[in-house]
Amino acid sequence: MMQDTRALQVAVVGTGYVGLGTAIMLAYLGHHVVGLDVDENKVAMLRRGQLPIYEPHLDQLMLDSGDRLRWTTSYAEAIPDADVIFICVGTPPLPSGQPNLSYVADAAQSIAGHLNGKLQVVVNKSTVPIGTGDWVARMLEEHAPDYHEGRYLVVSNPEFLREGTAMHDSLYPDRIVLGSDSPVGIAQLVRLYEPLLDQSFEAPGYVPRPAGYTRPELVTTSLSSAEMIKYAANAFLALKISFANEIAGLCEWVDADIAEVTRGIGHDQRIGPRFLEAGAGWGGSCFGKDTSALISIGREYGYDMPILAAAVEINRRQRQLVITKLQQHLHRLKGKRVAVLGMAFKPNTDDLRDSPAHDCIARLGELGVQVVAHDPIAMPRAREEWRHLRYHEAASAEAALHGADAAIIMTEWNEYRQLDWAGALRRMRNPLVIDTRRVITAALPVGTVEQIGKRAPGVLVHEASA
Ligand SMILES: NC(=O)c1ccc[n+]([C@@H]2O[C@H](COP(=O)([O-])OP(=O)(O)OC[C@H]3O[C@@H](n4cnc5c(N)ncnc54)[C@H](O)[C@@H]3O)[C@@H](O)[C@H]2O)c1
Ligand SMILES: O=c1ccn([C@@H]2O[C@H](COP(=O)(O)OP(=O)(O)O[C@H]3O[C@H](CO)[C@@H](O)[C@H](O)[C@H]3O)[C@@H](O)[C@H]2O)c(=O)[nH]1
Repeated sequence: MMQDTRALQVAVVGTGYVGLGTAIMLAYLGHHVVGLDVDENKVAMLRRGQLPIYEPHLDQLMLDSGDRLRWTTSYAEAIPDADVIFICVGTPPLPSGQPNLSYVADAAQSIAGHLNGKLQVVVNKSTVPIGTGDWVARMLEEHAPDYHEGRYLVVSNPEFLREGTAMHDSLYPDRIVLGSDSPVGIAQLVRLYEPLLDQSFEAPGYVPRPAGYTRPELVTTSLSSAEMIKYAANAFLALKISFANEIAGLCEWVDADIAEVTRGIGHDQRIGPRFLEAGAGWGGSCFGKDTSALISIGREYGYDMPILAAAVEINRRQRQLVITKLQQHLHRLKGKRVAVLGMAFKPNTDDLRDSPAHDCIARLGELGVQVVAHDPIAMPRAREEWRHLRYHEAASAEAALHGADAAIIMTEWNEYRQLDWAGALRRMRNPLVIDTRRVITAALPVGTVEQIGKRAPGVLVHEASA
């Protein structure tokens, strides 16, 4: 833990996935943090010590941050005393593909109204189009009680955490990007992140420091470059997955296995093994939104981005492929009962935003299928957010599979990997599994397991030949 003399007063505006992680991590490192949200229910929950989202270890880290952490809905309470103010509000997509910046604008104006006229650094962590940082700086100047040109320092500090491993990614990041034209602003952020940059904090036992990890790279850039880095990173990761999915499709025609192929290319250090897992396509709150945003930013300048557009199109095709594979085995879907295992967009989160499972359940509904869905964590959230979908909830994966005509594994939860698949398949009406995430690794004595990027029938071993 850092010495208290280095501790800063921090305000974090927006307590969603990013704001909560940021606030709790900074308090754990020794700073005094107040998290602010306009959502009164969220703040009330946080004050009771409850988290409004599911993220592994976040609750433990919150407990270990002790009384350095407070929650409020009041800008008047959070802003005047803060040395550093983070903007972590949402930037969801508009129908045009451009991000909705109204939450950032509201937050910036509310912050401006409570600045104290002394040195305060406003840090933007929300993912925003290039130029937004300058726009925020102008808003602060215009809406602050006294006009102080150049006094309100804005730094872009994009966030690279992944949901499900947010605490690990926050405590042991690959890099910290700080973009600003103000050396004073950068220096304040270097001071804030000192425990991370030096890795001088005591690693919590439940999120241990990875073997071989030393410290993050510090990357200082202009405001615009930092904003671009965030979009470029997500776009590259999304297109890496889309590339794997495109090759996976060809693997099925030529009788190759995409898992073997990506293992083979991933050992080339210029390529790397990560983010090459073929499957039902990428989802989540960021990749779809950020690729669309980048394409629409290009469009503003009359600049085409064909590689990115292709990555998005392949992802759309990949989601449809799941249903096509089902149709190849079950010719008439109407009236059939299909188990969908996994609703969250990836394991270890309850986030349902742009989840491939959503499109799968929606399409099955259109085809007259009776869907029985299960997720170890995300079902209560789906009850609220997926009211427009028609499906039945199953109490367990086994219950979803019982009597089903087919199953689709959409999310690679550990629980599904550990299932007694041989037993579960025997209890299905028709033992067919579309395993989009390579959850089933062993040959099974019964049934058909169809996987992405591997020629059908995948790991099929019929009872007769077993
Ligand atoms: N979710 C991720 O994994 C992730 C990772 C990196 C970057 N990002 C980016 O970070 C930003 C936040 O994402 P998120 O997933 O945490 O969003 P979120 O929707 O989970 O949370 C945003 C929060 O901001 C609050 N809010 C909205 N307007 C406000 C205002 N004026 N004042 C105070 N609070 C306000 C909302 O009530 C909500 O709690 C986005 O730009 C996103 O692209 C997200
Ligand atoms: O090889 C892979 C890796 C991921 N995925 C899918 O890609 C999506 C996104 O996964 P992941 O990137 O692990 O989760 P996110 O929490 O969305 O994190 C991404 O988006 C965040 C928000 O911007 C960034 O901060 C992170 O760096 C970036 O990885 C999920 O649907 C995964 O199933 C694959 O299909 N194949």
